[in-house]
Amino acid sequence: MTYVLALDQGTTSSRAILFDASGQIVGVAQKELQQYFPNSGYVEHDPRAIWDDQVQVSRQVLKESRIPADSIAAIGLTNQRETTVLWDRRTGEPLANAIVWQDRRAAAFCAELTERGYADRIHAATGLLPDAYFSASKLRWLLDNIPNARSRADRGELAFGTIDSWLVYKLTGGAAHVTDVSNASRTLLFNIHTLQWDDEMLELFDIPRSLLPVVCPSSMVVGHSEAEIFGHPIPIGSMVGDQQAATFGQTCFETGMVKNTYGTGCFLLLNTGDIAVTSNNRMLTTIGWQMGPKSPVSYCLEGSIFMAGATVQWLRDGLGLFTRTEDIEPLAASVTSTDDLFLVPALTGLGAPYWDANARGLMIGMTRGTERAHIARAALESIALQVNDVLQAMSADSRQPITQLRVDGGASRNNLLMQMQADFSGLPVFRPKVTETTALGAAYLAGLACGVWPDLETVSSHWQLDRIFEPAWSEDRRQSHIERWQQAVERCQEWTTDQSGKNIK
Ligand SMILES: Nc1ncnc2c1ncn2[C@@H]1O[C@H](COP(=O)(O)OP(=O)(O)O)[C@@H](O)[C@H]1O
Ligand SMILES: O=P(O)(O)OC[C@H](O)CO
Repeated sequence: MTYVLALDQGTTSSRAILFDASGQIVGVAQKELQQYFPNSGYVEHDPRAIWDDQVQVSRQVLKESRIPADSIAAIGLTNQRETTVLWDRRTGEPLANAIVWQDRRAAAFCAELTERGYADRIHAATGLLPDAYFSASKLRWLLDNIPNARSRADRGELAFGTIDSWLVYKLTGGAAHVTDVSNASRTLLFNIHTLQWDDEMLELFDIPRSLLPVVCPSSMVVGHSEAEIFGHPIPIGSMVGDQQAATFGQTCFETGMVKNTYGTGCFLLLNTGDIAVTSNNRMLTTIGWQMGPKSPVSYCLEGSIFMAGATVQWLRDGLGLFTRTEDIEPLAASVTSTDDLFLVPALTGLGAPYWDANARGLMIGMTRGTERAHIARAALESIALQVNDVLQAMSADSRQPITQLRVDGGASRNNLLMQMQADFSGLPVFRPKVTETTALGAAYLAGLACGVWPDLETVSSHWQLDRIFEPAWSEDRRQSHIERWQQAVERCQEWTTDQSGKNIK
């Protein structure tokens, strides 16, 4: 038998998932990742822990599945995107904690770029907006704040990478300093049309070229894991950002197909084929994947929402509203409506389509009758309503109508949330049997590079439906609920005035 080992390094956990040649899961191992919040608006990870955890779970899944490393045809690597690591090329030691995608510390600099009139040029070259979400301003912050980092970078001693680069560097014992087009397209430094690092962007963010990894296709052998890690060298057949991987794992290969992943955040991607569609509605244009050095890239429109499953975690850990994540579903279902209560989870500002770094969380409509259950229900509704905002904006950009939504990610297990999504959007929601589509997409891309699967048709035939959630609300009910939500969203916007995210009170 042939297997593919997917390494899925997410925001909240590191996973290793073993797939067989029919795309079925053979084994899973997972470890929670410690989050660090050293300052208001800061979110950090320890890159050493990311590496150690990823090796540990990979070894564990091989051991528990009793699959020897020489039966693994390929490693497929997928990762939380934008999160920025700076390390010493010689020792392989990081200079600081990784700055996570959710971190807002560079918001002031990004706002300044907008004020100086750079937003259109940035969007034209990179498909992105000048926002602290992306890697460039995080890297600039590291270079400016770690003693001697700039001079060391100028001497070529340092390497920058997103988590894919960092893990491949470690897996190959420092032999490969690479990234793929999908991850590069999230840095704000990569020109998505020429497929090169962009000189103007490097200058704007003051980033020396010597720091940058070599950009590769998403599906290609970029190196082999060192023999001592798994007892046998394994080809690394793919690197791909996790949201693009999920789009691939959902087999959204045709133009016009859409998926939404419900994880820490929500990420809705629409395949636009080989055309980089420019959004008029504040969606991002991003690279989906590239199948090989001679293949064209596939582009996507993306709507990124910062707080989705993280809202549920906040209710659980921050407010202590319930004990286990899955408790939210029965609690929310114990009432039939929120009684006009809305929660806007702008805890780290708002992403698409609002892009307001100064928005902050809001709960409105509380009465003496408001109970825990109403808050839990409003939290689930907030996830589906944010996704609906993105769907509406994306429909306006799309050349063809969006007719269905494929879903995945941890929170897609929540049936109530999926029914809300169908009701609020008026679209049928399709949930596949395998919701680990991020890992599956990375496995497919690696397996396609290493001969496990011959072509996209074979891979497409693996997709199996678990359940369809049909919309049940009338158009009037849907529209008035959305209007009420949008009133709540308006009220939470521009709440802080300090773009850096510091608490000004
Ligand atoms: N039954 C559920 N209902 C609502 N949210 C859930 C449920 N199960 C998991 N989640 C949320 O999904 C997220 C985990 O999903 P996952 O896809 O593993 O995320 P990530 O890849 O971002 O780490 C967490 O934020 C968690 O709160
Ligand atoms: O780790 P996830 O699944 O929440 O995904 C994070 C995204 O890649 C951030 O852009």
